[in-house]
Amino acid sequence: MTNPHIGNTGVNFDDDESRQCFLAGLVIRSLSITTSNWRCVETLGDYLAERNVMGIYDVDTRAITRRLRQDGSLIGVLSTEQSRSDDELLEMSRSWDIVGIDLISGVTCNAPYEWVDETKSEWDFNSDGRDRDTYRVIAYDFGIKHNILRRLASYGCKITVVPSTWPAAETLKLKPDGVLFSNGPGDPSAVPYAVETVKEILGKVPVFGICMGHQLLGQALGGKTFKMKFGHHGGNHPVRNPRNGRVEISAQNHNYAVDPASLPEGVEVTHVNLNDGSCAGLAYPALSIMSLQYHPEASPGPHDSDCAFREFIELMESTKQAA
Ligand SMILES: NC(=O)CC[C@H](N)C(=O)O
Repeated sequence: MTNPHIGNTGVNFDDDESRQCFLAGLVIRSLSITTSNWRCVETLGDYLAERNVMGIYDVDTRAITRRLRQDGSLIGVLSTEQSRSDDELLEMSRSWDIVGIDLISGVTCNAPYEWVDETKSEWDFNSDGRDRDTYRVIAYDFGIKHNILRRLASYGCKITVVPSTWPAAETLKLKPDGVLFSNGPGDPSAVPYAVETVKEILGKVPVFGICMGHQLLGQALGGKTFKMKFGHHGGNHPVRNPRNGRVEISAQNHNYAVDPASLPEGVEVTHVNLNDGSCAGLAYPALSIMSLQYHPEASPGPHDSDCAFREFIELMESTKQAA
């Protein structure tokens, strides 16, 4: 965390975004000695300890940030074994790499399930279609955030979540109105089976890709993804939609990006990250495809991009009408 003061709001389980905390470790400057929030049910320290997640505080995170700003992303090691020498720790960091590793298989669900929204309606700031179940959506879980499912349900979707290896043919058999490819950790080039699934679904039903889902769509369309010098992490990334000039402040969390120059003709770049000009969204209207590199579901983050879910609904609706 680059913010120096962490833990003052504590933790509440309504904000859980996954069935489990998949964090490998947390590094912070200063751990708040007290929590102060009306929703807080547990301190950050207890939350991590109960889940056996390593956390370390009193670290000069500013120094780390400045180093990363100069050199780009680097591998780090967290260890409780004080007997290890600096050379050993360096060796450990060199023997690990995020590129080429399938991190999705460790976080996807084991079997399909129906999404049942247990979030209280007070957290649903826009519930146009809640309880209507107008659109049947299959959501591929590459590490899906629950708020994507909450937002789709809010707009009237009945959702079945399926594991990352779920065959495209099984999905198409269910005759969904749309398919969502979720966010997920790691290198999109390390999961060719997922790209194959996306390829088999493209053009058959409207699809929406978010983050990892966007990168897999980019590859399925014939494009290339690459690892960025600096990943985008945080709740304040400006993106511009060149089609209408609108700027959204968005929540982002990714280390890879689609190279727009590698995409075939007909694919439009619908969003551009204003910090570094990278590709933040794609559309291929001929095949009813839309995707975003960032998180329209926020959680946490600003709600500027919630309209993307409405756009997906409109894509499904117009395809239904045309059928
Ligand atoms: N949030 C995500 O889906 C991350 C996307 C991808 N795994 C990346 O790191 O770039």
